[in-house]
Amino acid sequence: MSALEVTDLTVRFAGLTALDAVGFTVRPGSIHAVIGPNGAGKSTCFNVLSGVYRATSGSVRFGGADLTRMPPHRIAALGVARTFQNIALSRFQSVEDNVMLGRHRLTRAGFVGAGLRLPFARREDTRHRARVRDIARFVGVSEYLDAPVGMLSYGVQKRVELARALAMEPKLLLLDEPVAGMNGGERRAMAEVIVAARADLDISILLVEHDMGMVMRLADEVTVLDFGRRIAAGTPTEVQRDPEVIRAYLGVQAADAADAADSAGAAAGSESETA
Ligand SMILES: Nc1ncnc2c1ncn2[C@@H]1O[C@H](COP(=O)(O)OP(=O)(O)OP(=O)(O)O)[C@@H](O)[C@H]1O
Repeated sequence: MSALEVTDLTVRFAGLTALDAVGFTVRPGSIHAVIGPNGAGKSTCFNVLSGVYRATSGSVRFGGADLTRMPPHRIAALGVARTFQNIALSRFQSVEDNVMLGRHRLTRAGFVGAGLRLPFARREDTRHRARVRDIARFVGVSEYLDAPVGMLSYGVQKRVELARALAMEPKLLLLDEPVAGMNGGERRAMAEVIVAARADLDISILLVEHDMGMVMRLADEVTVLDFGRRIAAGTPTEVQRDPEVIRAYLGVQAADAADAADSAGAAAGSESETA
């Protein structure tokens, strides 16, 4: 199994430094979380790792390969799969067909062979569909295989997206806010699948997540970003206690809480005035 090594990664957008010499290592078989307040640079980091954005400087290495300037399809071919913050599935296609799209890089028959339904292509299709059913069972969406994705609840769609990424048989899985917008039950179900994927499928996972409880429960190691800089790194317990993290991360929540308290106070005040 390979480590993902991010070294001195810098990304600038017209005068704004979104990532400033950020470094971290995702150890083989581990779950590594990247956290930080809004605008910290988490999505930018993710987009560089999956080839969507170009790094201004620094490097990203996975095993022996230098991913820094590779296009997304070549990064995927090295066994790096990703999910998106907003669901990126084909709403009118069935769950099975959506998950099959993840098998694309493993398919050898090609368009022509598959289109002509040559015996080799048929056998390959049967083999891939059997694997898709296994993966659907693994993430708990078997019962929806024939349903169009658009008909399903948000939580199930997020699991289908994970199934599609797993269908690529990745070595490294990049999860962009996997539980965003989910209710408590959906969050727990997703957390169980993520833990099982790491344990049963021998993959490393890098996750960007806002839900601190989820990060604390799932991650082996955490990298904390703020204004594009790495301000802390360590185990969840270590970063939770780090004064810089408390200031940067919880400071935001404290400010939010203060704002909320102010507006609640103002609302109560205006009510009492009218009463
Ligand atoms: N394509 C872009 N062009 C210009 N600026 C960008 C671009 N993408 C991100 N940025 C800027 O880079 C900074 C980091 O943004 P990024 O989306 O990576 O943060 P984030 O930590 O993912 O935030 P959030 O938690 O809100 O998703 C922000 O100031 C953002 O406005």
